[in-house]
Order: sequence, then C-alpha cells, then structure tokens
Amino acid sequence: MNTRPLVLVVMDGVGVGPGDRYDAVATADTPTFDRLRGAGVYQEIFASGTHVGLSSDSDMGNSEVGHNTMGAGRIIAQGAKRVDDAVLGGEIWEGAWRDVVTRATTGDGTLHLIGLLSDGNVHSSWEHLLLLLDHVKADGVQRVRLHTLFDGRDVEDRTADQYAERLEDALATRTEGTGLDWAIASGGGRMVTTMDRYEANWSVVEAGWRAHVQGTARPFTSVGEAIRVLREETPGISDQLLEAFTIVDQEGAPVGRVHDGDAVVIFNFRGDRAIELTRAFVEGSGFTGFDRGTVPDVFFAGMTLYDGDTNMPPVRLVQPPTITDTVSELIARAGLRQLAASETQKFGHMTYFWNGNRSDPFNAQTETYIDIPSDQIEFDKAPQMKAAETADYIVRALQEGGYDFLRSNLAGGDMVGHTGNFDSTVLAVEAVDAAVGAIAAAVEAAGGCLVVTADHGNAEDMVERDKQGQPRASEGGQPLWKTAHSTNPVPLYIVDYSDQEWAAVDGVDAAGLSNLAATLLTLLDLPVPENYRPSLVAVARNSG
Ligand SMILES: O=C(O)[C@@H](CO)OP(=O)(O)O
Ligand SMILES: [Mn+2]
Ligand SMILES: [Mn+2]
Repeated sequence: MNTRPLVLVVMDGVGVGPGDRYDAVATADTPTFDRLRGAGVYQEIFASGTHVGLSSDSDMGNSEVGHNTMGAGRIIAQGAKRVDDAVLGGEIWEGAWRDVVTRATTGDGTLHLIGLLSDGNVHSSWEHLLLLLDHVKADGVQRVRLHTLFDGRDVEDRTADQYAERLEDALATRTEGTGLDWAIASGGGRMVTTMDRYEANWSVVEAGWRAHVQGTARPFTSVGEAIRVLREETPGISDQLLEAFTIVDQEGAPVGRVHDGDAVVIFNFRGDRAIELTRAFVEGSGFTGFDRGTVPDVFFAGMTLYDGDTNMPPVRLVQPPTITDTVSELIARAGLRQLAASETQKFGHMTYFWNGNRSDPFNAQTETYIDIPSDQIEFDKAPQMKAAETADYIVRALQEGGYDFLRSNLAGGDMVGHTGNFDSTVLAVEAVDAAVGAIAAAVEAAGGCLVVTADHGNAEDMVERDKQGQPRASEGGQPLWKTAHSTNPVPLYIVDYSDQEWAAVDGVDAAGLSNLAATLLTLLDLPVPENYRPSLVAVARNSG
C-alpha cells in the first residue's frame, strides 16, 4: 500500500500574467494559490514556442503541445513543426498528395479542402493553406471547393470576414483568366461546426456534415453574405459560434457538396478536433456518431495522423512524430498504479496527448481513466465547469488509496478564457482554485506530494494588445477581449506533505514543461532516462 501518492493537477490555460485588470487570474480570489505559494516550491516555467517544440518563440502554447511535452519529458518537434518542415521543405508533395491529385483530376472529380481559416498555428496554418492552393494549381486540379471553419479562438475574434476575404483573394489571384473552377462551398464557426472533440457533442460534426458534404445547411449565396446576416441576427456573436452554412447558386443548389469520386483533404494538423469528421468519412457501417445518410465514396486524406491507436486517417499527407518512453509508460513499467481524471473537454489531453498521442493505457491492470461528462453549453454560462466534480474524484481516490500517481486537468481557465468573457473567466479561475484547494487537503491527509502547473496561458491575459503591449479597445471604447492562448509562462507549485526530503535544483536552463516528467519521476523515486530534460528537484534521502 502506497503511503506517498503523487498528485499532478494541470490547470488548463492558467498562466502567469501581467497582474493588471485584464488578468483574470490575478483578479480572481485565489486563497489556495496564495497558500501553496508559501508552502513549497514556486517557479514560473516556459510553456510556449520552441520550449514546447513549436517553430518559433512567437507561437503561443496550446494543449496538444503542452501535454505532449509534459508527458514526454523532452522537447519534441511537434505536429505543427513537422508539417511546417514538410510543407516548406517540399516533402509533403511526394507522398499521398500524388494520390489526392490523381483522384481529383480523374473523371469529373472535385478536390474538397476542409479546415480552420486561421493564423493561430494551433490546429491549422494559413501558410499551409496557401501553399496547398499553389500546388493544387501547379498540379492542374480543375475543380476545388473550400469548406471554411471560422476561428475567433486562436486569432482575434470577429475577424472571420477578413479571413473570408483573404481566402477569396487567394482563390481569385490563382484562378483569374485560367478557367479553373475554384470556390468556397460551405463554412461555419468552429465550436458549432465540425470541430467537436473527444465526442463531447457529435451534433457539431453533424452540422458540419450537412454543410460541407450534403449541402443542406442554411443556404447563403456567398460567404460574405453568410457572415453579414449571421452577425446581424446576433450582434456581437463570436466567430466561433457562427452557424453552419452552405453556399448555393441562383437556383438554390449547393455549389460544392461532396460526390462519389471526389477527393477530400482536411488541412488541420491537430488531431483532437479533426478526428470526428475524419471518422465520419472513413468508418464503415459501425459508425454511430450521427446518421450520415449516404456516405460518398471519396479518397480521403488528413494533413497528418489524428489518432495513432486507430491509425486514423489511414491516408495522411505528413507522418507524425513518434513519441515513446513517455513518463506514464515508464511509471507503468515500474508497476506503479496510475489514475487520470478529466472532464470530457480535456479528457484526451490527460490521456492521448499526455501519452505521446496514444489513447489506450500502457497497462490496463494498473491504469484507470475517468472521463467526467462536460456540459454541452457555452462555457461562460457555467464557468465552474466540472472543477468540483473532478476534484471529488481525486479526493475520493486519495481517501480510498490504491494509486501512486494521480493526474487531472481542470478545464475552466482555458475553456472560459476562450469565450472572451472576463467576469466568467474570473469565476472559472476561482472554481479552479477551490478544486485545487480540495485536492491539496486530501493530498495532505494522505501524506502525499502535490504538483500543480498549467499547459499554457490564456485566462491571465484577456485583452488584445498592440505591439507595445497596450490594451486595445473596440470602436465603442470597450476593451477588445482576447479569446486566444498566450505565450506567457505558467506557474509550477510543488508542495510535499510526505516525509521525503528533497530540494529544488537551482539554475536549470530554461526550465519549462519539458522538465516536469523528470521532476515527477524523481518525486516518485524512479530513475530518470538520460534523454529526458532534467528534474527541477533532487531527492536528498528517501524515507518513505
Ligand atoms: O480549444 C482548442 O482546440 C484549443 C484552441 O484552439 O485550445 P486547447 O489547446 O487548450 O485545447
Ligand atoms: Mn490547454
Ligand atoms: Mn485552449
């Protein structure tokens, strides 16, 4: 019976901010954070850019790269960077891309490109899309249809019209005078169209299926008209929530539904929000997500691998990084027992991403995964989300004993931060603080060790800023609320209630999320592999 459980809490999207009135973490009443800060080690660590395997230090962090890096204990070139390298280096055009082009140029085939219109580099990249279009042209694809998802979550909100115009320009400059037939065929805001994740709400994917595939979503004659009318109907609506639509011609017929013989490419590179639509295209009659009607017989390719366990999609343009020997694999091999608990919105973060893009436990006998159903509403309406319920699970598991390493994710700082609603985000952070407080009390009662950190920033900086860092205002003089993640560092608290003796290691170079795995192994008294980044603590003597 283990008497010294180690507990990790990842507070999604709770970074260390400027401390001003746009910092929802500093504004929130957080007695737990204040108490923990004085009770053990407190440090700020890197969680963005090259510190988490992205191409540049101006790239904000995100959950995929954050959890991958924490779990891997190393800085690994991430999907985003790998796709960047493959696209910029040209390798991408030599593999499955050739088959896409063959299908799209055979008979009356159409090439459909589906993805997020964004400069966010979280799920997709604008540069990748432009280079795709260049190659589509060079390869002579006559008929192309774009299915565009609006972001407002990784880029400034209420910019969907600008992205749509940029895309229309990009299409026009490539097709003018050529006779090529390229057009935007459907779209919608990413949170209500297509980009659900972890099966939280399949109706989101169904709405996308109607828009992109069946051509039966709400009809508009242009993307500009769609955005204008939807905004008029709901003033102030976030781009993320724009209703799914289909572009129709003068007769009301969809300009680009998907037919047998077409080729379909999803150009998003991140798996969590691309896998469900992928499955809808690829899976046979066993598919239960929603009623697809007749499934068109298409050649389907994803930008990269979206799920390693199920090998989805079977055809992808770029191979993903292989991440092995992640911290939970090592802990499983050592025979220790592990629990992972999270609400649905972040479930795969603490399992799939944490484990190096692998959904299944390494050892089903010693690992338990708990998925607490998330609410199906906009998260600023219930900003506490499932923080208390998640804490309850951990608390009960600690009281009952039986696990050596327990990890959980508290989603509110991030998910509510993405709504741009400052007051709700403050409430979300307060709920996270309370949940950490409940977990801390249980860790103390169990004589264990508590580690609290975050995967990237979000809630700590809720306003768009100019290049000098000054807050920007909307036309009406209101703060221009920011919905995206940040490049800020994140906090790391280590509070030990056991009798284990250890000390913080000073002067670790560029301490970041990649140092967490070695730190956890050290606290568990397990060896740290040589290729891991170093631990932030050193154990003096074990008395457990
Ligand atoms: O919601 C998401 O998909 C991303 C933002 O695009 O957030 P996170 O990386 O925290 O999951
Ligand atoms: Mn996150
Ligand atoms: Mn997020």
